[in-house]
Order: sequence, then structure tokens, then C-alpha cells
Amino acid sequence: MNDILLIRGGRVLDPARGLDAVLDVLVADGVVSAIGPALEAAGARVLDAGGCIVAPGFVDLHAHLREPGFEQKGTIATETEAALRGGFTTVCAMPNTRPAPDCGPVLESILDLVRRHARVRVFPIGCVTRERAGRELAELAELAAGGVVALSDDGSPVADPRLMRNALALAGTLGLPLSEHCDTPEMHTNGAMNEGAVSERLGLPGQPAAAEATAVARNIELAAATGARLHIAHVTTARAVELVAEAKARGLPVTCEVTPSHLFLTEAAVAGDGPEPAYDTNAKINPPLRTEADRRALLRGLEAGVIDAIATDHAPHAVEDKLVEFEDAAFGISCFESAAGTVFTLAVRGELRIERAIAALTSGPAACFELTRRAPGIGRLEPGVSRDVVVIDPAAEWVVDPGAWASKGKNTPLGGRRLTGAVRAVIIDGTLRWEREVASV
Ligand SMILES: NC(=O)N[C@@H](CC(=O)O)C(=O)O
Ligand SMILES: [Zn+2]
Ligand SMILES: [Zn+2]
Repeated sequence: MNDILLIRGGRVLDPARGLDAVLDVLVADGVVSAIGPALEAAGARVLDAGGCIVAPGFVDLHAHLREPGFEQKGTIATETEAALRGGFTTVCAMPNTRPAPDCGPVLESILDLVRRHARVRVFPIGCVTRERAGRELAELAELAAGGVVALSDDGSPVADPRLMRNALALAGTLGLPLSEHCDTPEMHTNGAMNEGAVSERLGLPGQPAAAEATAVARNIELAAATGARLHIAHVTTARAVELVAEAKARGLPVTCEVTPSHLFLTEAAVAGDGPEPAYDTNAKINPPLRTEADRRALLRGLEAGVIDAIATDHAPHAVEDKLVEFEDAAFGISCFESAAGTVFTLAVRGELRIERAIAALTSGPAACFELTRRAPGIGRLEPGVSRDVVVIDPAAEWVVDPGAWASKGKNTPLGGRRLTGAVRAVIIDGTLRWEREVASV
């Protein structure tokens, strides 16, 4: 491909180094080799980035790639191609596959699939418990030695407090963060959406906000008691944000993430805009889309740095998983290819500062899982070190069309929605891996 690439005249935003200026970026010999004004390079291919933002490749702490075991929903090849198009050059893969990476040999087989098929950098997350069943600990030491970047039973919260305490203690010893889906399922009966006025109107069983807050509070106390690093996956409620703020004020090593879906949408998306309720199964996600007050609290928490990262929770499903009654539909939203658009649309609306958005997509997540220990350039644009770059056109308007996505998961409630801000080019390992045809935005 192109050996030398000169990205000219973009707004270079590198929150890790406090850089925000209109500069050129030279990519050569597989790395970002120079950042400065009026760079020249003989024989370089020039990418005119005027009006664009040039940032470190995005880092996703939370995605479901589905392989092995659920290839009808997605494969490592299809979902990492979707990640690439979405600007995500590093993706941490959740372990709810079949088999699940709960021991060294399964992890090794998944790493082998990654080596053969992944289009972006993939770091596996290992299970907390054997088969994610919540009964006994997985082979945590083997998983750590095999290279997982975190531990999680995402989708299946660790219910038993004693097991969770042991898991955190061991994770702490192994130097791994534990990413927890904080819910108390015992508090509701098959809740399918947020519990509140909308669930009542639609006659659907709800998940109360307290089910999240209770689990967040318990896990923060267990993190404090064990000294382990706790990462709270996809926070959705105002109360959870307050609890994390308090934990950080106590100096605890607690971090958290928010999804673009929960920043952009509310429970109203389940009912739709029309006079009749839509029961849109594509808006069914766990934890659920919440109230407008919660959404605003998430945006405030992100601005204040209480929320460290925007993580997609990209969750592709097959058509038949969603084409059923609302209560029977699978939870999850496919969003690698809409995430940047939703985040930049929030910036255009004045709901989120662009600098904060970029930090939450790059340096923030890299710090949560200490990813620069795995590869020093991740989440930053450091000459001689960093290898992944994304170019974003923040003014490009486009319409979400999941039919055109690389992801097998067409399950988005945003189909037909107009968004502002699109990924234009993605460089991984110093190579231009994807470029959007200008006509397509
Ligand atoms: N978020 C979801 O609604 N679904 C996820 C599981 C999860 O993140 O809990 C999935 O794997 O489909
Ligand atoms: Zn989850
Ligand atoms: Zn998830």
C-alpha cells in the first residue's frame, strides 16, 4: 500500500499530550513519524485534511465480536471490518462467546482466530467465572498469562458477593481490571426496558434504575475492600454516575464507560415517534435506554471526567433475534458504524465538547485498561511510537443505512436518522486501511 502518507492541514487533537492545533501528520515506516507545520516528504501520498480532525485511532473497551459460537450474528472478520470503518483501531472483545475464554487453551484458540481474521487490533477480555456461569472462578492466572486485558462476565453480572470479592482480590493480584455489568436481576422479572412511565404505557416489564445503582455500590465497596481495579461497564443512570464520582473522590481505582447509545437515545426510542407505540426491538439493550434526566447526567459525567470512556457495547444480532415480540427479543445494539456519527452529532448540538469526546474515545479508554503497556502508542499520537490514526470530517452529514454496513448486525434504532460527523480515513500500523468515498457521505 502507501508507504508514506502526509495528512495535511487537519486539526490534530491528541488529548494524551494536550495537543490541539492545525498541523500536518506524516506517516512513514509503519508509524506516525512526524507532526508539525508545513511538513514535506518526497513521494508521499497527500491526504488533504482541511476542515477535518486528525486523532489517535479510537479505542473500544467493550464490543461483542460473536466468534466463536455465534457466527450467524457476526464474525471476527465482519465485526472488525465494521470497527475499522467506525474509526476503532483497537477493540477489547467481550468473552460471551461459545466456548468462552475461561482458561488458557480457549483463550489461545480465540487469539489464533484473531491473528487470522481481525482487521484491527483486538485484545480479548477473559471470563471472571467458569463458563460465565457465576459459580466458580475461571482460570484467572492462565488468562492473565495468556494476555487478556481485563476480566468480565458481561451480560451475566457476578451475583454472589463472596465470589465477586474473591474475583476482585485475585484480579488485583494479577494486575487486571475487572469490568462489571452492574445489574441486580433479582430485583426485576425479565425486565425488557427501563422501568418508568414509558414501560407502564407500553405494558412491558421494567428494569429499575435501583438495580444498577445497587450493583454499582456493592462492587465499589468490594473494590475498596480488595484494592482491585474496578471498571464499571456501560453506566446508564444518574445515580450510578454519582456513585462513581464519590468512589473517585475517595481515591479508589474505579473507572467507567458509557455507550454512544445511552448518550444519544432515551427509553422513548422503544415507543418510537408515531401515535402508536413502535415496540422497536432494535432499541432493546441491556442495561436499558433510560430517561432524558439520566442521559443528561451521563453527558455531564462525561464532561466532568467521572466517565472515563465512550465504549460501544457493539452487539450485533441476527435478524431473527430481533424480529420477535419485544419481550422475547435479544438485547443489544449494533453500533460500530454509527458510534462516531452519534458522538459528533452530540458535539454539533452543543451537548458534548469535541475535545472531551476525542479523549473519551482514545486516551481515556487506553488508561482504563492500561493498554499502553501492551503497545505504547495506543490512544495517543506520539511521533516514533503511535501507529494508528483516524481522520474525521466533523461536518459531513449522512443518513444511517445499516443495509450498507460491514457488520452482520443490522440491529440499530437509528436507521434513516441523519447524523453529522463521519470517519474519513483510518490508518493502522502506519498503513491506510480504509478511506470513505466522499460521495458516500
Ligand atoms: N448489551 C446488550 O444488550 N447485549 C450484550 C450483552 C451485554 O453487554 O450485557 C450482548 O452480548 O448482546
Ligand atoms: Zn453488559
Ligand atoms: Zn456488552
